[in-house]
Amino acid sequence: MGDQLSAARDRLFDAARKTGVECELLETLKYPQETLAASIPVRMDDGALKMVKAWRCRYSDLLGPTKGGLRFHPSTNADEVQTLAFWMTVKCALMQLPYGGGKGGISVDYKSLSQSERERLTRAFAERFAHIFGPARDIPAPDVGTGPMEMAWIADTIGQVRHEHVPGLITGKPPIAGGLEGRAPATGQGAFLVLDTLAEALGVADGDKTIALQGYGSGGRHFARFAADAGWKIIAVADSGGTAFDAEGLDLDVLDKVKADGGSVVDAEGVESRKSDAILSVEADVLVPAAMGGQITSDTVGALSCKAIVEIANGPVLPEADAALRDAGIKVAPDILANAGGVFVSWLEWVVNRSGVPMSNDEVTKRLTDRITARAKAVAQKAEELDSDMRTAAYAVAAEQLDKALVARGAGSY
Ligand SMILES: NC(=O)c1ccc[n+]([C@@H]2O[C@H](COP(=O)([O-])OP(=O)(O)OC[C@H]3O[C@@H](n4cnc5c(N)ncnc54)[C@H](O)[C@@H]3O)[C@@H](O)[C@H]2O)c1
Repeated sequence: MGDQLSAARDRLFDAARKTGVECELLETLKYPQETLAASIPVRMDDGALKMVKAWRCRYSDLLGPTKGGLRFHPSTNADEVQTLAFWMTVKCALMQLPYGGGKGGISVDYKSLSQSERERLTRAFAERFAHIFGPARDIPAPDVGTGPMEMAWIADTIGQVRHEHVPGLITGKPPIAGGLEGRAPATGQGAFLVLDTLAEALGVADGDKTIALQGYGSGGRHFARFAADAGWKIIAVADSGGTAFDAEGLDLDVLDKVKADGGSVVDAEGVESRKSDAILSVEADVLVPAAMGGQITSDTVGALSCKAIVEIANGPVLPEADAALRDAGIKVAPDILANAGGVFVSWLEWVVNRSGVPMSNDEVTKRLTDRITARAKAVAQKAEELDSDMRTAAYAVAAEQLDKALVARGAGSY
């Protein structure tokens, strides 16, 4: 078992013990249910053959078919994929979705590939894992490096393999291919709703309403828009090229244009440019990590200058930093709650695909708002009950849900 997974698991186990769930649950979730590893050949544009490593982990299907994204990134490895699949298990339980947790990934510098290399690689990945994916078994979605285009290629490839149209086997598709308009903004929208609902508990209801945002991809970009529309000031945004800063608030239209042209946020006119990791020490009410995991460690926590953290990224705070954050009085809205808008709307997409009954965008927004607001309040209430931080409370609520499923279903043959 990798270090990252075992640290993630300990966080759940500590919280579960506080809330008194059956110890059989902890035994059941000790290891991933199954992880498939493959090496995939890709033909590059210059004719060369390249092998890449890929994984798909189905961590637990206690609550239903496994659900979770696909990450195409050079640092992806088996430990990371299994940890992300574990977090999906906990997140789906917290959100009261009928899903278990899964995750997949390819270790590849996907950004550096041409469009046709990307398509060949994604389709080869889909063929290799086609026997696992299915609407009642394992349902992938986008994560870092992937988006609607990759989801459509995967649905199309598996449709060809199976000689049937099965849109419910993957979510985050473009609307024309069976997706929902509301899926693309859902993660950022959900994170904003969590901030809005928990502002008081996070200690930022009466501040200057300033935000520093790390990562301006599909999660971060939409979050920034919802927050700015509600009167928050986005004073700093970082991407892998650097940090753009403006104390008066950044112009999101300008940032969007620069990103659409393939540039970095620091290329935007009139912004003060800083190094990429400078984002962590920007003085702001709320820091929103929306890039990669492991950004806030026991070494970097001292440099933070925020009152609260809203985690759009998965695992941006290492467990070793939890105590230091508590001591510094920095409250955290944890990833399994703050970034759960995406998987919630993925569930709506799956419901629409499987039932054949359409759903309006207004209905999607209403359902997302109702569910994530209710789950955020449940976490805040549990934090009061346990006298704990919100991460512990969120894990405790999820553990109770998983425990109910285990008691109802039984642990299997023994
Ligand atoms: N997309 C979703 O629906 C979704 C759902 C739940 C969780 N998440 C999590 O949110 C995070 C971001 O996912 P995404 O889908 O927005 O990815 P993305 O690939 O669309 O965007 C990632 C962004 O992070 C930036 N970045 C990368 N390294 C950086 C660094 N060192 N410093 C600053 N910026 C950096 C990139 O430049 C890019 O702007 C991931 O942790 C992912 O697991 C995403």
